[in-house]
Amino acid sequence: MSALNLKMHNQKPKASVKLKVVVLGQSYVGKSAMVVRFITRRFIGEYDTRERIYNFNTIIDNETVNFEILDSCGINNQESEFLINQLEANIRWADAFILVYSVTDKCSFEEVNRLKFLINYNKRRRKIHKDDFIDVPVILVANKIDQANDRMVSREEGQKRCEDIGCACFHEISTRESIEDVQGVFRDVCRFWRFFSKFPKLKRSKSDNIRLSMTIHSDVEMVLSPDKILSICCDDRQRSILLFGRSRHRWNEDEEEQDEFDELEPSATFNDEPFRSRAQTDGNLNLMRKTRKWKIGSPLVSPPQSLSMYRMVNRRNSMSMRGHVSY
Ligand SMILES: Nc1nc2c(ncn2[C@@H]2O[C@H](COP(=O)(O)OP(=O)(O)OP(=O)(O)O)[C@@H](O)[C@H]2O)c(=O)[nH]1
Repeated sequence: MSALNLKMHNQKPKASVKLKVVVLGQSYVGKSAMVVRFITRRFIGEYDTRERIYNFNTIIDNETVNFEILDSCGINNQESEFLINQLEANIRWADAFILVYSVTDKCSFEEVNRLKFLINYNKRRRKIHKDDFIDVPVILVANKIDQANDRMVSREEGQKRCEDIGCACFHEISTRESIEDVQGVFRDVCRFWRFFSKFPKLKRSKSDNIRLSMTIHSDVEMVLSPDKILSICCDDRQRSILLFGRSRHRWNEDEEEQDEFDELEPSATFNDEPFRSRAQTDGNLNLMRKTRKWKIGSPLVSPPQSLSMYRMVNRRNSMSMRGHVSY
């Protein structure tokens, strides 16, 4: 071992950091496969479709990272209001996001538009400078590139979509073929989160007394260790044993956070059409492309009347981080 390697080897990891990540995407794009691959290094082939949280510690850039990874179940536009509410609750819970589509499925590629819209809607930006804001980190992942003959979405289209919808960076991967691909995704989530978290949360004004309170994971929440995951994937009987019971978490949006747009005048009003129906998946998300910000009243507090409280005001482009970081 060289002197340098020896020195690095002997370095103690820095204090640990907690990072809550949600993996989002249409059904069957490989979300569970990716999470299980990251934690166990194994590609199993078939996976349980239920939503669950995995707890996993690893070291990234000499820092211990305590991942809580929520492997969400893919839903589509036709799903019930309840599931969409749950999806939004999941989004609010997370610090950072992995948005997955399959290169063999054009629909899953369109679905990322809607999901990014929901992320923008539910998560606040942070202020990096006077009028400049930074989006919560979202890594766009194109999976299943090993299925070259079935490819329906090119790398260029993926890269362009990443820029269009303002994701932090783009990865094309094969969960099946490459553990390094998968590790690269989680490493970047962590790095972009570290960068993002340096900027302060915005303060909520006293006058803004709308509390965003919602239930997350109202169905079943499981926190699993890596060595239990393989057995769950392989053995149906174990699944029920490993359900740690039903838990309902109340989550109140951090009072210290504030809509950065309180001081601004509303420049437009909305009709009462539910916003989700405006979140099209046709690749023409004008609302998303136009840089706007939202005054949010929780659709879950008193739906759908609270929708009329939304205000939309102009804002400047936020800074976004694109392309791969080099190390
Ligand atoms: N060829 C190939 N197949 C993959 C890859 N990743 C996942 N799969 C397969 O795709 C299928 C769906 O994978 P899942 O991980 O269950 O997909 P999911 O997105 O979690 O699906 P839901 O739980 O329904 O939301 C499984 O048969 C996997 O084996 C990949 O990189 N290449």
